[in-house]
Amino acid sequence: MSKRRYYLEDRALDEAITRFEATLARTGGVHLLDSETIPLAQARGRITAAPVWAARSVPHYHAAAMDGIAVRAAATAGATESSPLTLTLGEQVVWVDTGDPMPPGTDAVVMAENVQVLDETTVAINAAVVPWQHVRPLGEDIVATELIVAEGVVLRPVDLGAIAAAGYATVTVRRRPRVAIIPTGTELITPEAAAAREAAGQPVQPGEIIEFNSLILAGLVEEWGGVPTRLPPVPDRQELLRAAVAEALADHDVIVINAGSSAGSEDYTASIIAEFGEVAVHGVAIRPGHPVILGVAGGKPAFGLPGYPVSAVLTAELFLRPLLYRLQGLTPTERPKATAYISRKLLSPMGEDEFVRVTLGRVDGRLIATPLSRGAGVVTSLIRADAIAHIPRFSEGLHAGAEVTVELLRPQAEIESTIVAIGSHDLALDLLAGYLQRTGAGRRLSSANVGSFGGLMALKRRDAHLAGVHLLDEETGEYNVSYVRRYLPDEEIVLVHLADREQGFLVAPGNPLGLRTLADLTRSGVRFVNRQRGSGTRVLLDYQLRQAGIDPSAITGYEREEYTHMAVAAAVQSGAADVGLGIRAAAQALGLTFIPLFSEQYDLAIPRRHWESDLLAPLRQMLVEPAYRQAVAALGGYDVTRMGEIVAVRQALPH
Ligand SMILES: Nc1nc2c(c(=O)[nH]1)N[C@H]1C(S)=C(S)[C@@H](COP(=O)(O)OP(=O)(O)OC[C@H]3O[C@@H](n4cnc5c(N)ncnc54)[C@H](O)[C@@H]3O)O[C@H]1N2
Ligand code: MOO
Repeated sequence: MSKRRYYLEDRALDEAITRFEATLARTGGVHLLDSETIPLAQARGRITAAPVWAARSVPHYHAAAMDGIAVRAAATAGATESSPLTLTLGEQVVWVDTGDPMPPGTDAVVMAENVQVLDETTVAINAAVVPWQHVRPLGEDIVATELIVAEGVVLRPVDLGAIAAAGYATVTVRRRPRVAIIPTGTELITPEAAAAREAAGQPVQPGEIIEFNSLILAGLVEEWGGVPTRLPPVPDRQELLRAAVAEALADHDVIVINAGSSAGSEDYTASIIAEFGEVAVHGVAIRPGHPVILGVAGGKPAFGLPGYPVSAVLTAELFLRPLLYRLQGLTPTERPKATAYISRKLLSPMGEDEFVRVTLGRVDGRLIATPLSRGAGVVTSLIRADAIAHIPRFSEGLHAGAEVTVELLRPQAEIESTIVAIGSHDLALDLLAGYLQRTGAGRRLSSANVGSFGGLMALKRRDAHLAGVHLLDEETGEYNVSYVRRYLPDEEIVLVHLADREQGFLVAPGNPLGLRTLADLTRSGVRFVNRQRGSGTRVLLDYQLRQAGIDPSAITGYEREEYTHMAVAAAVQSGAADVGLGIRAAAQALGLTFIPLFSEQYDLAIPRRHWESDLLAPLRQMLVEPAYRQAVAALGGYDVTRMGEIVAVRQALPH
């Protein structure tokens, strides 16, 4: 057994592809798959392996195209409404129904509407017809020998119908590539095993991971025309991985090993591929997806996709998708592209092609792209993404407002009807998104969480339609109004009240440390977790600390900042901190105890031109709907009695 050790390379994307292709060509790893003949009813979406020539004509006889009487056109000359013509039923004047063969000697049909029955044998017609009028001549649709569909066509429902009409019950299509997906990792447990364990009261332990990448990869393979096989997760043992690959090679066209691609002590993917063939590339200058492996095993294309889900998806799209298309004789279609403006600064490492998930929305005519989490393990960033922004190699990134080309993951129309919320996050906003969907008005709410100040700045840059804000004026005790005046002096802003929310301590269940007041935060041994500067919760905390005469430096953990209520709750739940300030809903979501301390006002700041726009009409409606109001109240910790009230309309200051 070879003990070769592979070190990660850093090949440019295009070079990696060239190298992989050269290896495939040399080892014969890519050839058009063979064909199979299948019933038409099973052939939708399959790809024709040969042209289909019509075996028969359609219609295969001259057919009446209307209900009426078949006639010789010449015999109807002169018939009009004012001077009808009497005809005697016989061999050349015959009643026919739509689709009937035309009787010999007839060449046109007078529609029943223009025929009056006089008696058993005579009719009067009040319209003349010309030859072939209301007749479908033989071969009108299809002439025998004509081409119905070419080779390499993805069969649509209409294609299947036409092929049947042209005389076939089956069609010869390309065999679908069979793709083995082999998840590896001792830590992996199947979703089914995890569910069974949770049900039996044996929860998934730290270090154990629910195996879900294979579900994603299998779905993608299906979308790309392949037939996936999800093998059970293989523990990190070289001989087990070897056995799994050997088994998979027996009846698959492509091998995909997922994880074990990087430099860890138990990363065997590259060495196993090398054992069965060769590794063409191990390490591409892309992010995410850097440790991807491209090679050949048993004469078949073999991939080692990185374990992190986003990396796995991205590398599958970059390398596996084109290969599956080639095996089927297809050219991959490109996703539609658009030009957008990035809403925040985005640093990107020089020397790597980076692919950043973004949300999109059109604000004041400009398409605004807001970057989502860049973590390779954050699979939800792929759920929320509207597009992928490609930051090319040799670029250090983008400054806020820079133009960027994005590849769309959703239809443009959906993006155009997106309401963009940037600001302080609140669960009530997440709920609002769902309620907006339900109206059927086709509005989406995309919300990015950058804190209340960040939201006002986004409005200033015209990057959002609305901002969730809860900023306390420390002098007046009033919420939001003075901040809007100060930070958006040139905008006419409508402040709409969403809810009053309780703010309080999030602590471990039962409040074991007995924390009740802000002063308790300074007790020794109490570890606090803070919110980021610029967040409304932070402003509230600082204000209340000052009121109470408490020095922040006396609080352990004051410098530790999280960006969301849920992140604070998670820090407390995990035991990384004892207490944080946040909303009740976050405590409830993670089963923590909530100690209410303050009430704060959460409003939506909306430039008047957006507030009054068509786009926001369903949102205006929703804020006065009892259903939404009740749903927010049910979250707990919200007072919704003033929901939808206009708190203030800030006029733009005169210039
Ligand atoms: N010293 C280095 N460490 C790492 C490097 C490196 O270059 N040097 N690269 C990092 C990058 S970038 C990536 S991407 C990952 C790729 O690692 P592996 O392909 O070896 O994957 P694992 O470490 O086994 O897993 C990573 C992560 O993903 C989870 N995972 C794996 N498979 C699945 C699955 N089927 N379903 C769900 N989740 C899965 C796994 O549990 C880990 O949490 O390596 C970095 N490290
Ligand atoms: O290259 Mo890795 O895929 O970024 O996390």
